Amino acid sequence: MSDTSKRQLPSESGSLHVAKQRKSGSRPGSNDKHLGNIKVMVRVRPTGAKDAENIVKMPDNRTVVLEPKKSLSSKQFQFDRCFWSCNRDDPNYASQDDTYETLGREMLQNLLMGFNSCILAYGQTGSGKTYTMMGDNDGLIPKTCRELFTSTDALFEEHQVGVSVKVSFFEIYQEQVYDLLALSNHNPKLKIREGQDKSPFVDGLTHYKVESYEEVEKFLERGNSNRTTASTSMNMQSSRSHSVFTISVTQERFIDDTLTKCEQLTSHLRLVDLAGSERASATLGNTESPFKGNGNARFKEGSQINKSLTTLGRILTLLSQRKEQKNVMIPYRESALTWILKESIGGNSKTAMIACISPSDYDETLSTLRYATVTSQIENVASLGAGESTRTVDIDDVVQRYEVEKAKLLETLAKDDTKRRTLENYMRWNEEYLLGLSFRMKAQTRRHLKSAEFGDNCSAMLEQLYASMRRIMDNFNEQVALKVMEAESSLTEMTVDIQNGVSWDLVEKYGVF
Ligand SMILES: Nc1ncnc2c1ncn2[C@@H]1O[C@H](COP(=O)(O)OP(=O)(O)OP(=O)(O)O)[C@@H](O)[C@H]1O
Repeated sequence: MSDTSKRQLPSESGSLHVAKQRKSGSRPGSNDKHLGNIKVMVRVRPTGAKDAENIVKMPDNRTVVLEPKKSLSSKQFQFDRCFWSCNRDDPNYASQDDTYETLGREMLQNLLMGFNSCILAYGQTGSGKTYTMMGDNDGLIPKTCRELFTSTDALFEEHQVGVSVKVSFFEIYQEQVYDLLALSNHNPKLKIREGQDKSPFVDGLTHYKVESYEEVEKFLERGNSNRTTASTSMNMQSSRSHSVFTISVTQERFIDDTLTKCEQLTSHLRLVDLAGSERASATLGNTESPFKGNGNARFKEGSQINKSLTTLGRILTLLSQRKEQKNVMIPYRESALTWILKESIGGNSKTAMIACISPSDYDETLSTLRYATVTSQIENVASLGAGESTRTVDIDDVVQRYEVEKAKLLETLAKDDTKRRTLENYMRWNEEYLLGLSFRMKAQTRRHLKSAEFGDNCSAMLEQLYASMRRIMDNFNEQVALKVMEAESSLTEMTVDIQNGVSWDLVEKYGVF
């Protein structure tokens, strides 16, 4: 018998970023729908000292698993791509660059096009999930972040699209969500809630605005060192939790000549490193795959060890059968992981799974590949410009509303003591307002510099530039004008401070009231 899923997904390469897409007539809100199955790729890690015979082969982009001691018995699988990383000296060795070029780059393009996207790393302990996602600063996460900043610079230079980037990092351990970027004086235990549009989010999770890879790197270091790990007999640094690193990108560009109306598009890329999958089968009390046979078998519910993984397995099976069985209730809310990944698995997202396997563990490798087969049958519909991801912002309107809001907040604060929510509201307004202004200033500067490049009278240009910047600043009070000039650094600092704990010292420090 052979498990074979022969499916070719449409190629999605090409110039995809949102600026080009919009120029060709497609606008946010037009609800472009992209149908596509979850992409599945397999990667086999190097053979280690503890590995017995190598039972995995990858001829012609197929994955063949040989039954130990029965050389003629094998199982075959076909996915979108196989990465052979068994032996570094092998000419076919799939490096970190190869996984990025094949998977990471495309996901980054999706993100910049405005699609929500997700990569899930699945596999048993020690099969190479963390190596693939994080590596030694060369995994999918660091490489994607590095290239993101190169792309955002190009978007501004070539298309005057301003991009702001935020990152967050959390883990799910024993059904509890922990903020991996929270500092020690902050309670990191968080709850999942649903927004008005019914999409789940982690309430109180810190999101940091980042402007360079170096900044991201610091957060990755902090997050990784906070991650729950423990040694097991299989892997000395075994992750017992699922980690989710999210890159949120907001793109904006002016849609009028007076630089007043700004169009914004927000999208997220989730990079998920799941806990070792053998924990799921261990909860069954045996090593049988839940997907063995016709694929209908289900994980037992109520696993105390890793409810999230068992629920994920059940949900993947249900989703893969969605075409035949319409109106099936998908129990996303039964575990923290599946609830938070609701859109990524079977919803509005371009999603890929990288199934990591060991070269010598027959049962676990088969289990992973069957899991991957089920996943590859799931169809997602990714929409561009759906829900609250796009909006048009009138900067003058924001400024006006800001002034009203600020007056209200001042009144509340004059009457009351420290109010976290009040300050948070203030920060939200402040940030939106200043981001809009700084982007407007950048766009204005850019226009003038562009003309200057054509060899016009430079000093006249500079004067003009000065005058236009002054005009923008003159519209606002002195404090705000100063803030505009230092918007980028001060906003990051203020956000970090607010997230680290609100105190009246902040009010004094920034003198914003
Ligand atoms: N493709 C690869 N090339 C080189 N080394 C690898 C590769 N994949 C995994 N390794 C090495 O194998 C070991 C186990 O990998 P890793 O920690 O990434 O596994 P894991 O699946 O994340 O395990 P866990 O679920 O326990 O966290 C590490 O020492 C890692 O460096």
